[in-house]
Order: sequence, then C-alpha cells, then structure tokens
Amino acid sequence: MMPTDAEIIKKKGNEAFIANDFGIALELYTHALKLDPKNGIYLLNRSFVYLKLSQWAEAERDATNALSSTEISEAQKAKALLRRGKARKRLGEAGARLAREDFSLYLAITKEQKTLDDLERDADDDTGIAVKVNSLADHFTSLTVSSKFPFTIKRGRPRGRWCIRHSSSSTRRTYLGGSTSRSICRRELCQVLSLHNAKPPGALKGIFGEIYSTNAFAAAGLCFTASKFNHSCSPNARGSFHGEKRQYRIYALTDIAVGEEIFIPYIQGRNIYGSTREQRRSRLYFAHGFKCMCKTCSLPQNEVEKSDARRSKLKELYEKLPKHNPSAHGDRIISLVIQSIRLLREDGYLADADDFAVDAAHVCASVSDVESAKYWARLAYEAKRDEFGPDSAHAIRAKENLDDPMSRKNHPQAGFFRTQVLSGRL
Ligand SMILES: C[S@@+](CC[C@H](N)C(=O)[O-])C[C@H]1O[C@@H](n2cnc3c(N)ncnc32)[C@H](O)[C@@H]1O
Repeated sequence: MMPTDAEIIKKKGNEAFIANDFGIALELYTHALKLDPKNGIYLLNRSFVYLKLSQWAEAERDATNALSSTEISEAQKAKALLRRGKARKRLGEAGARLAREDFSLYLAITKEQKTLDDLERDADDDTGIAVKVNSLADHFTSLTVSSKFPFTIKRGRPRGRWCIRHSSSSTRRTYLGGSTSRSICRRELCQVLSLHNAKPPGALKGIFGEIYSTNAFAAAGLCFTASKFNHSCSPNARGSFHGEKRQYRIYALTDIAVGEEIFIPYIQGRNIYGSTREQRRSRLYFAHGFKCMCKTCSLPQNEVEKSDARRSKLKELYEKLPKHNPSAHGDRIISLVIQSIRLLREDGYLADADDFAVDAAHVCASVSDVESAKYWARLAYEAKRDEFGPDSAHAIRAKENLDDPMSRKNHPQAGFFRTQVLSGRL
C-alpha cells in the first residue's frame, strides 16, 4: 500500500528529529497533523519535539491528546505519560503534583526498575536544546511562490531561510521586487514535503535542500507532479519545460498500457544517453542520489554488455559525425544518422531521435536535396512534436522547417554546396 502524504511527512519529521533538527521536525509533524489531526503517534512525536524545545505547555497538550487517541499501543501510552510528566514538572506546583501521577502510571505500565524520585530527577536534568526560533513558523510564512509555475527552492533572505520561488531568473527578479509573490499555502507546502529526499552526494543541506537536489529539473525547478516520475535509461515518456506556458510537461513516446509505469529520462544529450551502464549510474548517483535500477540497467550481465556496446557505438558514431563540409561527407553523415537512430531504437531509447534527424535535414538542405531534406525534416518534426508537444517552440520551429525545408532561416547553409542526391533512409 502506498504511504499517505501524512506518513511520508511524519517519516521526514523522524529523520529531522534524529538529526537534532527540532525546528524542522516540529513543522513536519505539524503538517502531518494537519492531514491526520487525530493521529496519536504524530501527537506523541510532536510532544517530544516540544520537550526538546522547552515548550512545556505544548508538550503537555500533545501528550494528553495522544493519550486520548484510540490508536496508540500500551508502550506508546507509557511514552506519552513519561513525556507529559516531564512537561508538567516544569509547569508550576500543580503541574509537579500531576507529574508524579503520570510517572507512577508510567512505572506501573513499564515495570521499569526506577523510582518516582529517579524519574523526577531525570526530568529536572533534561534542559532541552535551545533552538533559535528564527525557525520554521517564520521560515514557512516567508516562503513564496508564483502561482501556476513550477517551483524552485533557494536559500533566501534572511540568510539561511528557505524560499520557494519560480525558477526562471527573470521572474525571480520580478518576484524579488515583490509584485508577483504570495505566501505559499499549506497544501503546496505539504506537496513539497511529500517529495522524496534521496540525499545525493553534495546535496544542499537540510530537508528542503535534499528534496530540491533529488527532484528539481534543471530548467524548471520542482514540479509537484512531474517530480514523482521515475527515471529510465530506456524511457517511454519524455519531460520538458514549456517556457511560454511555464509548465513542465511529460509526453508519452509510445503506447503505454494501463497499469504500466511511466518513465522519463533524467539524463539527456548524446554523450550521456550514449554511455555505458556504469557511466550512467555514476552520473545519476551524483546528480540524484540513486543507483539506477531501470529495466536496461537491470538486464542480465550478458545483455548489459550488449546494451553497453550499442551505447558506446552510438557515442562513437556521434563523435564521428563530420562537423564541416557536408558536401564532401553527405552520404557518410546520412549513414551515421541512420545507424545511430537504429541503435537508439534497439536499446529501447525512444527519445531524442530528433537530435540526429535534424543533422540529416541540414546536410540534405545544404546540397539542395529537397526531397531528402523534407523526409528528415518530417522525422525531426514528428519527434519534436512527440517529445515537447505540438505547441512547443521546438515543434513550431521544426514545422516551419518541414514547410520550407530549404529555408535559410533554419539551415543557414541551404543550397550552399554542389547539388547531390542523398538517398539513405531509415
Ligand atoms: C524525482 S524522484 C522520483 C519519485 C520517487 N520515486 C518518489 O518516491 O517520490 C527521484 C527518486 O526516485 C528514485 N528513482 C527514480 N528513478 C529510479 C531508477 N531508475 N532507479 C532507482 N531509483 C530511482 C530515486 O530514489 C530518486 O532519488
């Protein structure tokens, strides 16, 4: 069963608590309680945080509410009594009397070999940790976000606090001017907190830093929905940032059956998807903090070797693509492009065929082979449309190219070289 958002947030609260980050733990448990207000365990955990923060009345209140929850076990009930007793001990004389009752009940349940005096002394010795409350209540109310945009998290002002902002730098400037900012709402904050934090090497510190390092897209920052998609080195979908609409979009690259998982590539660029499993894994580990277990990386060893050979060949072909004088190398370029796209498809990598088709269209245009230029321009257009959406700048430009494959706007070298016919096709 999938854990609920409240459970995910509570788990992060536990991590923050273990890391002695009580301000963050307090906010996280508070958010978990917003989603599940009567949860006895969340109340019990938060009462412990309040004790650490020397907030005795709040610690007592949460422990009392935890005790009235029907879900807690006897052992948890004992913990609640001990915590409430410690809190009450600090709440004046009346509190101290009630604390003794709590400690007695605690000893009766646990049969611990301690006396009431021992517990009272322990409570006096526990001074809690002084946490500067420059912390989370402020912290979160200063979080801001531009409404319909993807989000990015950055260290903000005052120094050390986290802010959530739109990721584009131009908008950020506007935001800093204040005109487009607004406070992030609790629902959005819970969405951020429910994202995975995988602690990639060198991750930004703290829970928000880890969430950001694990999930942010280079161009778009955090996107609550898109950041839930897993990676595959043989993806069946592709994500891209749609600048005009300020959206991160994901398109299926093939039919995907009901119940099948959708995977996007976290790594792009010919040199990268054209690398071996070990190279890809190490890249993903450093960028996102995980060892890739996609279907290609999990193939049996002999199959992995075949896949590695295809990917290495792909990179080799890419590096061999002549960058100059297409007239002298036209047929060779087309042949390299065809081999590359075939290798991509054999390895189940359905994205990025446009990288190669665009190269082929350029070459055909440069030698005035209009038919071939149109053929490759169509392929490039279809790939861009499938990967970025028909209204994307990528697809619109590719469509212009398809409508006028000899346009110098798109191919500055169109018609520049001796006319040839480049008959290679996929
Ligand atoms: C952007 S999140 C994706 C959503 C994530 N699965 C979750 O539970 O929220 C990235 C994290 O998902 C996991 N992940 C994604 N793709 C993976 C893959 N191919 N192999 C192993 N773990 C993967 C890793 O823990 C990674 O840090």
